[in-house]
Amino acid sequence: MNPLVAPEAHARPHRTALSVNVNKIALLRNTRHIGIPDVVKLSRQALEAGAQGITVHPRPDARHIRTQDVHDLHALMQQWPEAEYNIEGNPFHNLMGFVRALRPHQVTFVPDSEDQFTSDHGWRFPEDAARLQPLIDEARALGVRVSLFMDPLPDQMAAARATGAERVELYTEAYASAHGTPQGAAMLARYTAAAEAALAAGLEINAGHDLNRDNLTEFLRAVPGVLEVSIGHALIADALELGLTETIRDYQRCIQNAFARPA
Ligand SMILES: CC(=O)[C@@H](O)[C@H](O)COP(=O)(O)O
Ligand SMILES: NCC(=O)COP(=O)(O)O
Repeated sequence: MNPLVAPEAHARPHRTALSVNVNKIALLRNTRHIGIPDVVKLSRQALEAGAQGITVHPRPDARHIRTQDVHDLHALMQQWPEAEYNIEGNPFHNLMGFVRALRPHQVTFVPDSEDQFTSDHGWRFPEDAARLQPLIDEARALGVRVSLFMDPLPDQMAAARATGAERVELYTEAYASAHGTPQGAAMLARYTAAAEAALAAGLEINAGHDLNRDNLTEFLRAVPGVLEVSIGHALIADALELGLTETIRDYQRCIQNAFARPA
């Protein structure tokens, strides 16, 4: 255990907030022009079900979340003062326009390329510090919390904090893919060490990417101080699976009704 980290951080005085990433709802919606599934309606449903936040990652190619979605979800979030709106993206592409226009609770800076398949790495320090600095300053001056997407590298955390960012989001793909393998425990220990270094540097901690119902509990038990997990891909896939049986029954009812004798 890192001696610079207060034991309370391991005592888990908080409960981690679940921010639902709705990118994949928009991805499905975008394959037709009839507005279903409805991103705002399902985000409201997620909040009503107990999610504490909504996350979007409006990529420059608008393959899933579009500009209008970001604005519509901002309007929805005004009705949920206890929930947080987290907008992710590259501040050197399209992200800062949303920050300036909407001032969400949190913005997560992610170093993706314009056509990135999905996020696959965090920022690097000292290399990225100078160019990030003015954008972090600007977002914070607008009252927006800044979180930096980071690989689980303990020696990067002090430099991340030196930029003025309040949080880091630990990129959890490496944990998720090692989970359940012989390398799983060692990989998890890297996240624990990174979180301890972040806490020692005065950073708060988020985590996300490929978290799911199989790997989430173990992660949160081992990694101290995680205030928010953002989960999208697996959660939306689970929602399809868990909702499929009832949906099939409902369609069968519709078919049955067509053949029922009128009363
Ligand atoms: C920043 C991050 O962790 C990503 O998980 C991202 O938000 C997901 O993006 P896609 O839904 O486009 O894969
Ligand atoms: N920041 C990570 C996120 O929002 C969702 O990632 P994933 O669960 O879709 O992999």
